[in-house]
Amino acid sequence: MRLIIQPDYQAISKWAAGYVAARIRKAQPTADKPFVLGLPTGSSPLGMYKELIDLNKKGLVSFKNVVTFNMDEYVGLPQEHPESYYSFMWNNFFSHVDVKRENVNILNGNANDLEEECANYEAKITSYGGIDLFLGGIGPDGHIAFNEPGSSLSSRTRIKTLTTDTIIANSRFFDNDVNKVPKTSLTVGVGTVMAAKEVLIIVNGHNKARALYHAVEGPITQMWTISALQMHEHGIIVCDDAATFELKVGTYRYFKDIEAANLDPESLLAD
Ligand SMILES: N[C@@H]1[C@@H](O)[C@H](O)[C@@H](COP(=O)(O)O)O[C@@H]1O
Repeated sequence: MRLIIQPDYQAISKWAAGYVAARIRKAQPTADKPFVLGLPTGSSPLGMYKELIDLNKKGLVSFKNVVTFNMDEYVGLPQEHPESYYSFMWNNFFSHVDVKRENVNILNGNANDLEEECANYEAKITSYGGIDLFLGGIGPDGHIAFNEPGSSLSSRTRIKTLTTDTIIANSRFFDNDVNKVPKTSLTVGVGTVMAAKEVLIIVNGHNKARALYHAVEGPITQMWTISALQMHEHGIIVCDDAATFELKVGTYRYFKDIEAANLDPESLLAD
């Protein structure tokens, strides 16, 4: 695993956006051989989306031949609801870049047959030869997508019940009313994310420090589903200083040292 430690949120957003843009550029995607990108919602990736929009407007990256698969969606929330992940993605990213509508894939939490919806989603990912780069954030309890503690580390796209902790955390988007937060979701599995060729996770803020500790220094366990990243061949976490507070000083210094030459986002787009 690589751990890229940046001073603050703006720096991690720039670094993550630079990494994504560099990956897409290097792949030289075409309509027949698109780049396949897995995408998250949440506040963690918001800054990166802003930076990617900026890079797109400057002509430094194009999403014309990029196919996207979102991680998760609430069950039963109308698509047009401002807090649906569908709305989040169109409002914060897709509407501002040159992605093609038909290349955007988001789980439909209002499908008649939710199990079939999940199976079709996995099949569609497979039909593209898998995900090239899966981006993600994590919850304070270390969950990835909606894979709450106890989720199988080889799980695939399915229906998941949200924990009370996550419902409380997400109630900030629903007038601070836990009763308005959907209780179930559709989510890609930990196994779906880990099957991607590369995984890049954004972690920021003090409230994620415990989760980052479990991701980097803890054992691999279903109780901190992000810890599965330790088994990935190409897993990267980009975090800010605030999120490192539970890491050992030695761990912090080690990653600062070995990544010293790779911290500048400008250099990612140099070629
Ligand atoms: N399903 C999402 C996750 O994909 C996200 O990583 C997490 C953290 O969100 P935030 O980035 O807002 O802290 O929230 C939700 O539970």
